[in-house]
Amino acid sequence: MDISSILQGGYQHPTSRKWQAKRQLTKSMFMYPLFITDDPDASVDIPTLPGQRRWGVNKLEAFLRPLVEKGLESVILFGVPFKCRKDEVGTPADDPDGPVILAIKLLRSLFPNLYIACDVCLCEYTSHGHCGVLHSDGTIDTPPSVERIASVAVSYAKAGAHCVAPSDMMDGRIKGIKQGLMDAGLGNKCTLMSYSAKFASALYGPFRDAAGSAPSFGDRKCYQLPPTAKGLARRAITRDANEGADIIMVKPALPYLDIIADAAQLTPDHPIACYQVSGEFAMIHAGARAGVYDLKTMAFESTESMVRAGATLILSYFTPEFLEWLS
Ligand SMILES: NCc1[nH]cc(CCC(=O)O)c1CC(=O)O
Ligand SMILES: [Zn+2]
Ligand SMILES: [Zn+2]
Repeated sequence: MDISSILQGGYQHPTSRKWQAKRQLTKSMFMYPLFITDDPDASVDIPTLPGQRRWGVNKLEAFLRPLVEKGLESVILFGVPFKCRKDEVGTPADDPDGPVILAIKLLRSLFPNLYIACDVCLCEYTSHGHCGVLHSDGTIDTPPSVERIASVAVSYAKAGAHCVAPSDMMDGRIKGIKQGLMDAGLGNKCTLMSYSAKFASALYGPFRDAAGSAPSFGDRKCYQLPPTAKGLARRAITRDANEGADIIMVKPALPYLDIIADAAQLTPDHPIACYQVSGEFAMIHAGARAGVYDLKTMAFESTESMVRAGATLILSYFTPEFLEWLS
């Protein structure tokens, strides 16, 4: 055989196989999504998300302490209100006694080194379940949406969030939030992570169950990106970087590896995050249960692929497992 045909000499040993990676998975790459509900003593199983629960603030310390000891460095909080009165503009989103703001304050005091991000959106708090404020005909009204989302983000930052992460996909919200943070004197104290390329995906189903955030009519196709829209995704990434995003996110992750690679190329000087969403996690579990593959092997293959595509940060429900697996 010709010398130029031989590749296998380079990866015969587990150690030389590792050297084939440009970058390896590390514990600090994982950000753990947490659902915080408004019953302070809740610990409620979420049937479509294996192993995940809705937590009341009183349960957070016992759940998180062992994870922090294993190396958990960051979490992202999602509010799951049941008791509040939802309205047209999502008033409960920044209720000072609401679960997100209480959890931010509590986690800041319990775990001084834990990085606390907050998802910012209105859909969990609006009566119609959409991510913005609507015109009377049910279409998105962009200026008041941006204004409301920016004020929610500023409330979370004031409560002590290290990072605010708007997932609403309203045009101009990155600029609006950055300006709001600057006006509040927090512009250089709080990271702005943009869900820049968020696609209208079938993979959010378990999340919408968990968070009670399914729209009451219509869908999100006028503000989340069409799955085919590589060009729009690239434009959104560039726009959000120009508007002041500190981190660019792609969501979902595995079906959109090309967009992660595009983000890494378009904004090479920003951290690139990707969200292995609820449906991806549920799908990996379902496949393992069906005997298609081994769960751990597939969890590694999926997230290593994200890193290979260019991700520096992965939001994943597998975070607790990876803290074990990477120990
Ligand atoms: N704006 C809400 C939001 N923030 C994060 C997710 C999805 C996360 C997941 O599926 O794990 C969603 C769902 C949606 O847009 O319907
Ligand atoms: Zn939303
Ligand atoms: Zn209008």
